Amino acid sequence: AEVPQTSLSSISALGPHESFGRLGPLTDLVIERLLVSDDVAASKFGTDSPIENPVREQQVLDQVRAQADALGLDPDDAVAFFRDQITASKEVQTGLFARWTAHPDQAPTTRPDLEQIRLRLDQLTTALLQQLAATVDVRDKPIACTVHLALAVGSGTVLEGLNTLHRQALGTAVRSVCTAAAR
Ligand SMILES: C=C(O[C@@H]1C=C(C(=O)O)C=C[C@H]1O)C(=O)O
Repeated sequence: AEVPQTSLSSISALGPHESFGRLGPLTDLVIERLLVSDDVAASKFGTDSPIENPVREQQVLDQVRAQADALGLDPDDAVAFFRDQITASKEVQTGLFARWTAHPDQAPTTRPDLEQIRLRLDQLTTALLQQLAATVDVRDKPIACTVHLALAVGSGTVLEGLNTLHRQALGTAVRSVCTAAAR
């Protein structure tokens, strides 16, 4: 799977995990974005920065809309997919804030720089859009898509060792993968 060097291997010392099937590369990027959300949460926890930042969300969605067209994607479908990515990121952040508040010993001891993290998220935006474009044919076929998505999510969950919080967020993040192309 052609997962950009900057995404998977930079966040995880284990490197790319390569979820199975035609939707494996897309799913790897979705998982990568969820794992970056841990860094986002660590950058905000104990500061005045709220989990939800509507101005930044609009910037992300504007970028998506601008790039989607050039890739031949329906901009509304691409935006819908990224709304799910943002919702999933906030689910992860909310879950981690709750855990760290209840168990301060588990809270991060260093605070990564949010601006740096957002640059990485911007790279993931481009990579995710490229994978959406590369998978239109399979995402257009509901049964094949459902099978490939289950395979990719199942293998990705195991390979990345996702916990309950991240598994639930992954469910949110992929909920429109098989419908976004079918219009
Ligand atoms: C990731 C962040 O947290 C939230 C989630 C966002 C996202 O998933 O892109 C954008 C803005 C915030 O509502 C952030 O603040 O950058």
